[in-house]
Amino acid sequence: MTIVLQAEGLAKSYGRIVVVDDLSFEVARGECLGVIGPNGAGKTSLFNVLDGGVRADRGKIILNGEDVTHLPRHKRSHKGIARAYQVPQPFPDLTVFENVLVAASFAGRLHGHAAESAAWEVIHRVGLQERIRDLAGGLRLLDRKRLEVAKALAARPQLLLLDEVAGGLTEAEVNVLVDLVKSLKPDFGIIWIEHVAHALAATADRLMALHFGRKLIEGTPDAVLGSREVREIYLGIVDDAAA
Ligand SMILES: Nc1ncnc2c1ncn2[C@@H]1O[C@H](COP(=O)(O)OP(=O)(O)OP(=O)(O)O)[C@@H](O)[C@H]1O
Repeated sequence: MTIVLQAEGLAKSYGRIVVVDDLSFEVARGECLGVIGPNGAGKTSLFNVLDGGVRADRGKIILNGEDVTHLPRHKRSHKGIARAYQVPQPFPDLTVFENVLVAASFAGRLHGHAAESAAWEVIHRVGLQERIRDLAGGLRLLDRKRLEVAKALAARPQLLLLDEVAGGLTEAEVNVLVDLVKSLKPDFGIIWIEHVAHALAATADRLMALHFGRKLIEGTPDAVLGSREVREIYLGIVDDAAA
């Protein structure tokens, strides 16, 4: 098992608000770690710290054995961290192909024919081949989510950060996305933040539940989703002082 990411004691605060609190975890290639937690638990902040959008106050981020903690976001991208954002923001007046080509050229640092064939390959991989000449601005939500994943893949990552890519989709569409993420698993380490718990249960090898930036519990999806702490927090009846 190749460890892609090791996070050790990560912490981030804004003034007195602790948003990431002493988080340690690992992700291996071929593995999907699901991250759950109520609104404001620090999930997006964790991704910001991992991808370099925000500097951690403390802790280490080791990518493929290399310490990337002090690298800026674009260098972490070149080292292999890519993120699919919660709200896809493609260039609406460019086609699907052109959008992915931009990602392959800039984030993936490919040129000419290599960039074009990489774009073509990831567009097929996410199932967008029939939309390849369509303008991104006219895509339905599922296809915008697929495009967001394709852009992340075009960066040629080792670690794929998926931020609520199932949000807003119908059940049938969520299933399409679950199949897509499962098909990607063998080639990457994946961290998937998601509120759609059954999508994670179907896909993730482990879940990590966050609460006030802290790791509440980590384990198999069944163990985490069935745990008293997680059910209490999702039902909103937890005593904050005890959490
Ligand atoms: N730049 C910032 N300055 C101050 N506080 C911030 C900043 N960014 C995030 N926060 C605070 O950090 C906490 C965690 O927010 P974050 O967006 O990481 O949570 P989340 O788990 O992703 O929530 P959601 O599920 O709603 O997306 C919140 O209390 C938020 O208000």
